[in-house]
Amino acid sequence: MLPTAELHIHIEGTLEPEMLVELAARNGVGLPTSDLDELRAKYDFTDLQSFLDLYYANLPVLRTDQDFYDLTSAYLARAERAGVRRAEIFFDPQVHLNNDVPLGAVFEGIGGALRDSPISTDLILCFLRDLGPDAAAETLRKAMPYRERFIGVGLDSAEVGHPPAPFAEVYQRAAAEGLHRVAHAGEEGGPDYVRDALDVLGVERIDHGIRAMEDPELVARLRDEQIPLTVCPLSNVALRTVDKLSDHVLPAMLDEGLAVCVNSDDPAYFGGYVDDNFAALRSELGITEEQLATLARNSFDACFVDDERKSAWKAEIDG
Ligand SMILES: Nc1ncnc2[nH]cnc12
Ligand SMILES: [Zn+2]
Repeated sequence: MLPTAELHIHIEGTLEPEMLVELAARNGVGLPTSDLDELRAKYDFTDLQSFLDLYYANLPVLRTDQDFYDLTSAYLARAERAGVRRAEIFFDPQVHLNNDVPLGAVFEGIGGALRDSPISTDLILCFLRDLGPDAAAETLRKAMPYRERFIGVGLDSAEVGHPPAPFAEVYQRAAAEGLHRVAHAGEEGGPDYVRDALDVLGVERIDHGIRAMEDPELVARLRDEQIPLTVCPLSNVALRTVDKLSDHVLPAMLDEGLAVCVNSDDPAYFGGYVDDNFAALRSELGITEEQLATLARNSFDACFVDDERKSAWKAEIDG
């Protein structure tokens, strides 16, 4: 099993239908159906928004520390089997606050599972871009009592129509707090979203970034500056950003010398965890063992950890 870091994983996107039904029953939350086949039949998306509608509709089942603990433990157990050595995990506090779940329950539950796992982990707090910059600033303010529990901020949810620039101030505030900065950009939005995430938000990594490939000047910059891009191949197919995996730009990104790595995004919804993404790249895109090793090395290089730890993980790839 190829060792890797997973740097683009939404913990809420690891909610498998079985756990959805279990948590709904535990908490007395109604679901449209408890039939697993009927639930799975809904996991057929036309675009990012059609996925987000279901993702948000399912999240009211998460209510207590224990729920967040169980969700996170299940992901970490699966990630361990997938060869994940390091996970930098996104979470969406605004969803839970809007569902009347206190932030303390979110941090306690997720944090407890992280402590109990052998995988090296940290948390990245994501702002929902469609709720706007004022709500993001308010969320960061509410999270400050838990400042030691997370290492960075990200930007997710509906991309098109919600560009990065209005979030400049909240990203500046995050930087002043010593937080790392990443953002989803170039998933459905065009190259301008990627450029603004770099120039206006000062992000250190781009989540997705596949549409940057439409702009040769931007590609040259991403290569020259070796900006990490956390690409999620099965997600892009599930959300129809690409028609089929064999059309994916990942091989072209590798050929361009970009710092790409492979991630699962929302594995419960998109048909697989990070090892499933690697397997699909091998079988459907003809990605070679050498390219897979490059992707794994890139994932460790892109981690928010010291060089010594990166080197130790990278040594495992060839060993
Ligand atoms: N792929 C994705 N893009 C944007 N927001 C998300 N939230 C969870 N998954 C996401
Ligand atoms: Zn994502």
